[in-house]
Amino acid sequence: MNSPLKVAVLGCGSVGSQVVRLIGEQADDLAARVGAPVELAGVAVRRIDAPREVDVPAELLTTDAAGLVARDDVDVVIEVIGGIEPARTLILSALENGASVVTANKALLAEDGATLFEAAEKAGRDLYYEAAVAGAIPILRPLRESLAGDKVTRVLGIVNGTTNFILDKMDTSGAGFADALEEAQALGYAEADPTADVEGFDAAAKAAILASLAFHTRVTAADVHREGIADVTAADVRSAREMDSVVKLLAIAELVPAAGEEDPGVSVRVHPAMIPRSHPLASVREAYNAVFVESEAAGQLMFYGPGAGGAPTASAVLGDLVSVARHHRQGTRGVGESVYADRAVLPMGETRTRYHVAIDVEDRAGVLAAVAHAFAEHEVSIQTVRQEGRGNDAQLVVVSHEATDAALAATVEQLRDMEIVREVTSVMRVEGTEE
Ligand SMILES: NC(=O)C1=CN([C@@H]2O[C@H](COP(=O)(O)OP(=O)(O)OC[C@H]3O[C@@H](n4cnc5c(N)ncnc54)[C@H](OP(=O)(O)O)[C@@H]3O)[C@@H](O)[C@H]2O)C=CC1
Ligand SMILES: N[C@@H](CC=O)C(=O)O
Repeated sequence: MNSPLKVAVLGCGSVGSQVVRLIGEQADDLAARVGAPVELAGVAVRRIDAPREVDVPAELLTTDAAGLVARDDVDVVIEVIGGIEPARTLILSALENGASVVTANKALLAEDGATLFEAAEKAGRDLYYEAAVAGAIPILRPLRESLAGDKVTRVLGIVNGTTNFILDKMDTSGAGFADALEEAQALGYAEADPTADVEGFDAAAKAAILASLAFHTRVTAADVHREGIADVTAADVRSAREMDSVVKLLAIAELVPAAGEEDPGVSVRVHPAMIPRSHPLASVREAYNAVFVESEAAGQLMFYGPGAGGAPTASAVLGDLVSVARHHRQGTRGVGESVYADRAVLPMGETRTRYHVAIDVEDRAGVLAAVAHAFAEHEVSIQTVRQEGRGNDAQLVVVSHEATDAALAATVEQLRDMEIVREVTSVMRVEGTEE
């Protein structure tokens, strides 16, 4: 047998503890697959005495992550600390020291992936990160390798388990946002501070990573239009149900024509949207994730599975570990990033979307014509309009055809100022086929 391959694990929380467990439990299989025993060199944490979900031999635990990464005998570094610093410095120093790196850190990759990929290239080492998007679901390798000969035109996904759980609860039990969030926290899906999930930061980071790989360009989290789900009301969810639709937090990345450019640009956005119940993404329940990919030759592909949690995420980390360990042993590198296009990012206002708008109106003659006029003034055409209720309960529900997001938003502003409009009760983008 070849000499052991030494692995340093940085972080031993939800994901790190499961990585350490699997490295121990699957030692024989890992050795057979890699062609050498895979051994822990050390496990870096912040608090040495904190309770752990896994038994780590005391001599392996350290609070000196920088010292562990600098050791000559470390072949692979697994970074599962999260956040920007010290994770970035630790990854850069691991690569400089000749180690290959596996990380699940979407926040760092979406903020400063370019620096990390450059360092990996310069060092001639691997930097793998399958776990950074959609947990256990293999989606980055298919985009980078299996679809490398095709032209991906659109990626549409549910990439945040916590928000999908909350929206699913609101749909199935009629719960309000706050109650559904409390349940997600009680079940351990949402963190004590759920801001990154609920406000869409987590999904935006994943959208940037997906768009970069799918369209061979650099998209950072700052390029992604982001809206979270904190403002989604029980009325929005009810409205969706009445249209035989569901509300989902979607990450959407697509190639779009770029003004004055021959090459297409990209639109990358995260926002809640209504999708028809017949759409494959509508059946993604609880904390599951799914990513729908459209490409020119393959057509439509869907990737589905657990998108969060220690063990599912550790499964993706271990898959990367086996790949980089094999390359490390052979002195080779795997398939790296293929970034050759410099694509313009379309502002959200210029992106073409559709709106569903529910409006409480005065019950009098001419209301429908006045509302239709407001849409027409902004050159937005109406696909369907439905009048419901009478007297004080009179309501119009309008679904638009595609228009720029700026025109749709301006229409809603105008509706809010109209005398005959008592209240705009629900505004939601609509995704899925336009009938
Ligand atoms: N949880 C999930 O479902 C998923 C997580 N990820 C990503 O995986 C990564 C890890 O997430 P998760 O396991 O949930 O995070 P946790 O907060 O559960 O764990 C973080 C770990 O990092 C350690 N740590 C923090 N700061 C330092 C430091 N300066 N030096 C050494 N160790 C440190 C902590 O130590 P201590 O225990 O002593 O406090 C802890 O063990 C993140 O990038 C996250 O985005 C990706 C997909 C899914
Ligand atoms: N908080 C994230 C965890 C995985 O990335 C989620 O809920 O999806």
